[in-house]
Amino acid sequence: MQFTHPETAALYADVVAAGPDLVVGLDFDGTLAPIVEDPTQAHVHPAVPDLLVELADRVRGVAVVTGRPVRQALALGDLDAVGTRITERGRSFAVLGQYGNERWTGSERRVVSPRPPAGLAGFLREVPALLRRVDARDAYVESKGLAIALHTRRLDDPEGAFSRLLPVVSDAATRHGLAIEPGRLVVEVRAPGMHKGLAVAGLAEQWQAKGFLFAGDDLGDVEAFTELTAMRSDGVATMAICSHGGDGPPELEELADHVVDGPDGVVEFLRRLVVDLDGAGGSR
Ligand SMILES: O=P(O)(O)OC[C@H]1O[C@H](O[C@H]2O[C@H](CO)[C@@H](O)[C@H](O)[C@H]2O)[C@H](O)[C@@H](O)[C@@H]1O
Repeated sequence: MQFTHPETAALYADVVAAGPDLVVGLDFDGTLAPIVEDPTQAHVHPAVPDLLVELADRVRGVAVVTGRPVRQALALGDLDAVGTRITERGRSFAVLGQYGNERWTGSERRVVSPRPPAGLAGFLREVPALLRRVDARDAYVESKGLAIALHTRRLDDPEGAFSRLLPVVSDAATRHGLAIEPGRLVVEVRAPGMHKGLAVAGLAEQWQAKGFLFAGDDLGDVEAFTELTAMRSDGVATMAICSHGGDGPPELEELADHVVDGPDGVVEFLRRLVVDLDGAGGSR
């Protein structure tokens, strides 16, 4: 692996050395799956299913940590089958959906989820009027059970529509006691109190991680990166990988230890990690 800075090479060496006690967390859209216009058509890079199985053989646990509902991620990533393969090999695999609000593991195979937040139904009723007010009637409304995501990617002026929509949605979310999660040409409205940083901390505790590598591409991954920084100061070997591409936020790149080129770059990185974990004696 070529790293621009010697410090990055040292972080990577520490993560590889954590080997069997390493946890790998991976975001879905923009990281394992290329960004596409229609969210229902986002599928993982073809190498991902086998690669997750190979990785899980060598580390403490692999988790997909996504803003997607778990069931969607399972379907779009063929992750149910991946979970079966990993669990049959006696290894650990989890999918944490809706920013950690939903949980599924390869061994338990059921989605554990809270109830939708109280204000969500009221917010949804306001959505058509909100969209009309900012001239974004045709925005795609993704109903996620625990959240509503409003997408502007398929509009004529996606960035302009997103900029107009964000403050209006933020105001409405506050009135309904909800939080917003802005992302790549999407703003999501959901319950406050959970984020990917808490999801990562929970996985680290559950799997007793001595190392944690996380890859993400969007604002919703910032808290996961921040949690890795906190874990590092507690002596855990960590590495934050930014899957760079198109309209990804510069904030995440600035927080990252290493930047790769979208899902292709993530796959290349993980392939190399598998090889280096074997070199360090991590294969079972
Ligand atoms: O945490 P993630 O796995 O990155 O999920 C975040 C959101 O991703 C999805 O939207 C993004 O991907 C779409 C498909 O490529 C793209 O059309 C959209 O512009 C992106 O924002 C998903 O639809 C959301 O529900 C997720 O919250």
